Amino acid sequence: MSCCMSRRLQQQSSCRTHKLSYGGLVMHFAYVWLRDHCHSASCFNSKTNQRNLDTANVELNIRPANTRVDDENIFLTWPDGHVTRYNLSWLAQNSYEGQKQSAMQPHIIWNSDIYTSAKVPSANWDKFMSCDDELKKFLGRFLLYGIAFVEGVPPTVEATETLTQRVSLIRETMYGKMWNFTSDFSRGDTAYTKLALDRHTDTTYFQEPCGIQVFHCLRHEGTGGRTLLVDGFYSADKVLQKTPENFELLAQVPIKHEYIENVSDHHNHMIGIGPVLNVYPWNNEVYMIRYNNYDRAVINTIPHDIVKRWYVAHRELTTELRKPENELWIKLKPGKVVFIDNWRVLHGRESFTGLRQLCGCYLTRDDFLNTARSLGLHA
Ligand SMILES: C[N+](C)(C)CCCC[C@H](N)C(=O)O
Ligand SMILES: O=C(O)CCC(=O)C(=O)O
Ligand SMILES: [Fe+2]
Repeated sequence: MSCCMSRRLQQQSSCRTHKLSYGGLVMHFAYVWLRDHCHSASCFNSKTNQRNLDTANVELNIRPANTRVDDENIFLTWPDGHVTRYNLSWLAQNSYEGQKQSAMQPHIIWNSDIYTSAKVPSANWDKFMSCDDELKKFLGRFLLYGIAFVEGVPPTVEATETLTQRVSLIRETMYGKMWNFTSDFSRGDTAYTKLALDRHTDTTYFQEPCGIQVFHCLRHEGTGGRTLLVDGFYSADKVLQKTPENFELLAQVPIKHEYIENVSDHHNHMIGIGPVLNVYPWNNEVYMIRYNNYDRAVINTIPHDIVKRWYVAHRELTTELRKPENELWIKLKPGKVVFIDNWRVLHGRESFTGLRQLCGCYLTRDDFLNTARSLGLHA
């Protein structure tokens, strides 16, 4: 065991791992990891940001022949003489222990009061289309709250599409690219009726549910039809605080969702498999909630004793999601476009009368995150 001290740094090595303390964080690195992540010119192509080193050629039990640290760096000399230098703050940021402490995506989880008191502004169509800073603010709010609004949008499908192109790419599905639908039952789904829809996320029956949903109500001559929004992460957090074993079950048990459509020319059969709560295993952070009781398929992925416990856990989550104080009700009107994080915020609607025409689309998540990062946001 070697030991070296600097003001902020302590290091210790054992057989296959290296221990470092830096800025109050104790980190452990496997030597094979330290060799694999070498950013020297021969191991890493800094033009393409791609690894050059062939990981399969690294001796799994590799140990450095020599290590040395200064205030900012650690230098490892490998048995073949190759030298790897790591900046200590880079290591701190990229260590498991560092990841464990920080959220992948910081959120403000909300109920109706929290969201309303925050008085989150809507973006304005003109500025949104012409000014990257307005777009950046909008995306920042969307990342924090999982919903964001643009107002003053011309009430057309075309303008709505133009708007979404600032944010991401349209995710084409069997419903098409842009949809413009009404209660005509042209498709085999309750969305195409006047009935109320309880809170849910969409496309739970895809292996990767759509990342973002956009709604623009182009027309409504009648009553009802308000939109319900509920922050699923807020309710999931309540379950975690109250009954961790229920949270655990919802995060561990894979279930199926299914879409079977046989209406006129539309023949679709989709199946998606995954838990209700999708969490990063290293920090338990929820990154996606799949919740749609209409589209949930037969449960045949778990034995009967666990099934019973799963229903208890599902009931607790549902109870949280249904608390009136967690419900944000809004009336969509022509000109007001809502973007909904379909991995986080559940939507629903009140039953309605009269002609109601809703347009919108799904957007890909990766391309939205890409836009956000390109504007300098942490995403
Ligand atoms: C949005 N749009 C009207 C196109 C489709 C609605 C799909 C509804 C479906 N049950 C789901 O929740 O995924
Ligand atoms: O009609 C609405 O407001 C929304 C219906 C719905 O849930 C959907 O289209 O995904
Ligand atoms: Fe929906």
